[in-house]
Amino acid sequence: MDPLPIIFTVVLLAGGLYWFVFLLGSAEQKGKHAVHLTGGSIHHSNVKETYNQYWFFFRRPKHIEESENVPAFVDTFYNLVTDIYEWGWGQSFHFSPAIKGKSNLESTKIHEQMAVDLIGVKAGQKILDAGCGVGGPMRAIVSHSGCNVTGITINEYQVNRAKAHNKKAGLSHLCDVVCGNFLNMPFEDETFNGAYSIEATCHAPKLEDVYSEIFRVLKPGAMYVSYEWVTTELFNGEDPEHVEVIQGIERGDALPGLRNYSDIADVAKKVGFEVVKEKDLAKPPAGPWWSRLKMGRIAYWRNHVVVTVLEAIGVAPKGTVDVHEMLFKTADYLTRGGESGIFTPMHMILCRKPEKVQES
Ligand SMILES: C=C(CC[C@@H](C)[C@H]1CC[C@H]2C3=CC[C@H]4[C@H](C)[C@@H](O)CC[C@]4(C)[C@H]3CC[C@]12C)C(C)C
Ligand SMILES: C[S@@+](CC[C@H](N)C(=O)[O-])C[C@H]1O[C@@H](n2cnc3c(N)ncnc32)[C@H](O)[C@@H]1O
Repeated sequence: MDPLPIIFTVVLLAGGLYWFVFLLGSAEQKGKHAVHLTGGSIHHSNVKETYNQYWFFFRRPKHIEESENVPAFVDTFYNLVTDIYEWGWGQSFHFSPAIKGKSNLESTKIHEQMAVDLIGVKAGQKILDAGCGVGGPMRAIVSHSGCNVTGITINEYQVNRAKAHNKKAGLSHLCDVVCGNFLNMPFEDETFNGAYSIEATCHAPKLEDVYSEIFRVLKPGAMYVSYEWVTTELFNGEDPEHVEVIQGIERGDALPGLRNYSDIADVAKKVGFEVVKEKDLAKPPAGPWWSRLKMGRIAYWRNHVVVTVLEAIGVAPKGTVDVHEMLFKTADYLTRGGESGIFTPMHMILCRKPEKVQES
């Protein structure tokens, strides 16, 4: 028998498998390849067990709302998902309105640049990114504005990833990344000329706690903008389908409980901010933020095959398939939340810390 066709077929199959498993991925701005999926700071052998512990939190929902354990629980979540996010989404861990004629990467950048434009800071000034992830927004913002950004995240693995990306992008001189809790930040009062948070403060058990910390570290007159995850005016707590969707979003995104849009400005005022503007950036004419999740259905299935193969051969830790499955379901809840209009991840609030009142 002629061995040539067999060798040819084997080489073709191996090449195809290599391309499918190691090279393919849906993120436009890659931080990761599938072969490098880890459980963040969690040891390879503990990922599955940690994933099970993550779910244990939700068996005691009241405990989560009141608990001081929330930051640790959020930290665990980001150990589990950070690599999958980077691999399948990119370096910016948030949504943005779809813009006709623009790629996901371009729409993401526009949404990030809008944040720094809104707080009106000048080049060279110091701004805070509260809940910075692996720093996708930070890099877009320093490149756009020339500001110095200090990011804070509860997750040490993300700090290392963000620093590595900053170095690679040649932006380390403008970007600083600190591991810490935004409910109790390691910064002096009145340090920053501005602050922003993008889809991060939803992890705070009490919004008041994070807003008051941000208020404390801002200079008088400085502005703060936040893109909040909230339920909208269309949400009906008596409708079992609405409740199912919102609970699905909370469980798949480590949220201690979604707030309603109408609560946000009250909290901002309570801690001392003046509210300058409030707007749901998802409302028309904005294109649907969830379309990127929907368009990725084939990619999800391909990713599922990839993680299953990698976990089976021991390259990805045991538990990776479970985490991926959880995110797959979460994507569906998020899409349902977006399509029904009961949820938005981009309720924008722009605030100012008042100038100091002159004592007479
Ligand atoms: C702000 C937060 C995170 C928002 C989004 C960045 C992420 C929410 C859901 C995530 C994903 C869902 C499906 C995944 C898919 C199954 C996988 O194959 C590739 C990655 C996903 C697309 C992943 C990417 C990030 C999200 C869109 C929260 C946590 C407050
Ligand atoms: C969905 S990610 C968004 C990251 C980033 N803003 C972006 O858009 O790419 C939420 C971020 O908030 C951070 N975070 C959540 N709770 C925190 C806390 N208590 N202290 C500091 N960071 C926190 C997470 O670690 C994560 O980096």
